Amino acid sequence: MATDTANGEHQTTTKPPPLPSPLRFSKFFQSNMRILVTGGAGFIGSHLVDKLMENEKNEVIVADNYFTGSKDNLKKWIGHPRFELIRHDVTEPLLIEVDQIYHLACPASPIFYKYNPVKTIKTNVIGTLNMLGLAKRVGARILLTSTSEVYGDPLVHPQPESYWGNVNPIGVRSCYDEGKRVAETLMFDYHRQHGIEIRIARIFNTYGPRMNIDDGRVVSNFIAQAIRDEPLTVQHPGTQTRSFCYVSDMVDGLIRLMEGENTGPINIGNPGEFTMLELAETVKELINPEVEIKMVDNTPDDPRQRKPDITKAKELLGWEPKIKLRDGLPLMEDDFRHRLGVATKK
Ligand SMILES: NC(=O)c1ccc[n+]([C@@H]2O[C@H](COP(=O)([O-])OP(=O)(O)OC[C@H]3O[C@@H](n4cnc5c(N)ncnc54)[C@H](O)[C@@H]3O)[C@@H](O)[C@H]2O)c1
Ligand SMILES: O=C(O)[C@H]1O[C@H](OP(=O)(O)OP(=O)(O)OC[C@H]2O[C@@H](n3ccc(=O)[nH]c3=O)[C@H](O)[C@@H]2O)[C@H](O)[C@@H](O)[C@@H]1O
Repeated sequence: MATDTANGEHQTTTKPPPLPSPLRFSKFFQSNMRILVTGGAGFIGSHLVDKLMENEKNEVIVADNYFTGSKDNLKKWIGHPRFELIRHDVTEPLLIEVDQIYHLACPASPIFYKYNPVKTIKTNVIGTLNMLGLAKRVGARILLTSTSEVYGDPLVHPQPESYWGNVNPIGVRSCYDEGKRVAETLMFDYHRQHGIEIRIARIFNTYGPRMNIDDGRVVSNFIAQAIRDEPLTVQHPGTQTRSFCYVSDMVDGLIRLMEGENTGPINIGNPGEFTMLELAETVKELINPEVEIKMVDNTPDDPRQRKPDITKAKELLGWEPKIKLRDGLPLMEDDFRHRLGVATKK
């Protein structure tokens, strides 16, 4: 079996993947594709569930501990015959029968992943081990949502998958950055050693409806602040950059990666790059031209620049983002206004 590596080399695994469930080959068994989404009650996970549920051949099981996610994000599916929701922490083993695993479970916002860093590491390492063990037992294909944070404070710009990164191993962000790096290592070790079918997405900053209002990430902060007439808090120096991907584009990329033939890692993100001051100015212009922009202290190890090189995603998945920041922000504003109960100013 030929596979891609981050360096574009091809490696050959000696082991064939474990066989899928015999039910897959049963003539009389009208089986649906059983898909587990860990972290499916969260922001990206719940949008992924919506998309997967559109296909009547899919049966979706969500496992989530509700640390940052909520049942509310899945309320339209609760009680649906093809949907099941399990309160489960991925640091504990999970014994179920599935054909595909989208493994998203992990707090993603810096304020949440730094809140209990030991738990964040456990979620990334033990959680990923448990999901790989499940994939091995039932012969399922598994996709990990890794992150652009594996590139740390990158010295190469934009970041291609072949870049190994510049990560502080002992900093306050390391529980997440290094946790995801170990998770990627585990994925490749299970692939080489046990023939597991793996997919790794390196996700770059994603935004959209259903982000927690007090999530602490920059787009949700600025939108909530603009709606509440509070100053937009730009963290020093304000020249640091990010590239923002709308959530429907992200979900499309993740499903293409799962369904395609490439292990990855593959960057999935929008290459449109903005400084945080530019983002604040854009939110101000689109949502509340009266609002003040205020400079505040930054947190340690904040990456100074970030922009995905998406050549691989274009070539291997036929994927590129469609929604520009200026079109995505108003969609998120509508959702935030609805949840905050604040109507648009006339
Ligand atoms: N949103 C982004 O910009 C971004 C960027 C890069 C990578 N990612 C990755 O995508 C995934 C989803 O991110 P998101 O933005 O939707 O975050 P989110 O916080 O909204 O969702 C994470 C979900 O995982 C659940 N969870 C956390 N720890 C768990 C555990 N131990 N057991 C079971 N469930 C657990 C949470 O309750 C939540 O529902 C994460 O793996 C994250 O690292 C997101
Ligand atoms: O895309 C990724 O790979 C990672 O990106 C984010 O991490 P980060 O980029 O630090 O996200 P934010 O907390 O939204 O910060 C982005 C930038 O905005 C700045 N910021 C944040 C919040 C704020 O109120 N003001 C502000 O200027 C921060 O200093 C930082 O430079 C996510 O939180 C991670 O889940 C994800 O894995």
